[in-house]
Amino acid sequence: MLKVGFVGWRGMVGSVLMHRMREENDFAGIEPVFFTTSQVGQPGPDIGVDVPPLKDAFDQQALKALDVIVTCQGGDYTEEVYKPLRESGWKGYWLDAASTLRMSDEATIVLDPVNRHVIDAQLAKGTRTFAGGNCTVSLMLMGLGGLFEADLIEWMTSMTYQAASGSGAKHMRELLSQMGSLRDSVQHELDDPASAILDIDRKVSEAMRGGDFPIENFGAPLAGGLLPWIDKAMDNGQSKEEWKGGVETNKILGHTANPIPIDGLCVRIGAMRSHSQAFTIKLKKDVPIDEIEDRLARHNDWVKVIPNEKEATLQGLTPAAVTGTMNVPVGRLRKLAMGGEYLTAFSVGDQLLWGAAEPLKRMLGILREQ
Ligand SMILES: NC(=O)C1=CN([C@@H]2O[C@H](COP(=O)(O)OP(=O)(O)OC[C@H]3O[C@@H](n4cnc5c(N)ncnc54)[C@H](OP(=O)(O)O)[C@@H]3O)[C@@H](O)[C@H]2O)C=CC1
Ligand SMILES: N[C@@H](CC(=O)OP(=O)(O)O)C(=O)O
Repeated sequence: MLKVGFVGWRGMVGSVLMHRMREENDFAGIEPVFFTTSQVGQPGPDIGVDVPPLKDAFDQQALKALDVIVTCQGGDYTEEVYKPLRESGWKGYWLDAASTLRMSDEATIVLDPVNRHVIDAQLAKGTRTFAGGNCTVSLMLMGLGGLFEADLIEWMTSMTYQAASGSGAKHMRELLSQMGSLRDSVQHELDDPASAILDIDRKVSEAMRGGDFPIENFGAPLAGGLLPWIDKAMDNGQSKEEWKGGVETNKILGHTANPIPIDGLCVRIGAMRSHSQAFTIKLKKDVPIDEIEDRLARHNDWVKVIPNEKEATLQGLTPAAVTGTMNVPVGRLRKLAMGGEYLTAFSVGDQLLWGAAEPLKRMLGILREQ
């Protein structure tokens, strides 16, 4: 029975992972051990069976006793613990939600509905380090997998509409505080149907720009607006989130020799935990829309093709419809005015499920089957 250590299980991504594992009875058949960086000795999570008290996540001896380590603790933890553990001779499997190791040669990025062949080949070669992909990238590939599988994409742009959760729990709270603060600033006027909308708008703008507006985490107002920059700056003008779109996608697909050009702009919007993306896709040939829809729909069990109609789009292709579900709807599918090889599409997905926890959960399942 695999002895599996969980680090970061009580964080946002880790909690979603725990929930999904309980839901699908994934703790059966493994011996789980729970770790912490701050609560050593306290009780572990409720997984339906007794678990020993929490162990120290920095205790190399305790970590070395494990067959698998699953960490959702974040990049700083990986930086501190992974290298010394490997250098000590530990040969277990390391599964990581953080981006730290993704692009290193020793790591494979996991998204098995899309790259099971890559995962299997790497396992056969003895790879023991696996990382979940960037949420935007994983959700894009779950939505458009059928086009990549058929090698139909010459190049692509992704313009994103990313939820607050991608920045972490404090940011989700701050988004709601900002929303509440805006509403409070015009409560009196909203209660009066005769009040002038331009007065309401002026007061809202004043509140957003005021010194009391809660922007400690985002650094700028998000509620009622958007933030067109996510993560650090790269040297070439891309944000790091935009850079990941190209490099991670090609690594996941195993396209090292002839990478598909993928680039775009990443934008934070006031959604809670579902990321949306609008794509412009240059196809290698003029493929009819019904064939495209068919390929997309057949690629995996979670992608849902939404007809390019207003009612269906508003019902099925929004963060409100998708959050908390495993579905990755893709819609607004049509050819652009530039010609038959130019396709547009829009997708939405829960960034804590397929975007973070689910690929790791499934990779643990693959290891359990070995
Ligand atoms: N957020 C996202 O969308 C994504 C995140 N990731 C990766 O996952 C990592 C973890 O992200 P995320 O889950 O958002 O991080 P969190 O901040 O929610 O959790 C990280 C750790 O903080 C500690 N912690 C301190 N106080 C609390 C508290 N009140 N409640 C829960 N945990 C607390 C816990 O460690 P301890 O028990 O040791 O104290 C926990 O494991 C990220 O750094 C990133 O690398 C990957 C994909 C998407
Ligand atoms: N950067 C993503 C979330 C995330 O954690 O990404 P990564 O796992 O690549 O660091 C976002 O802000 O929406």
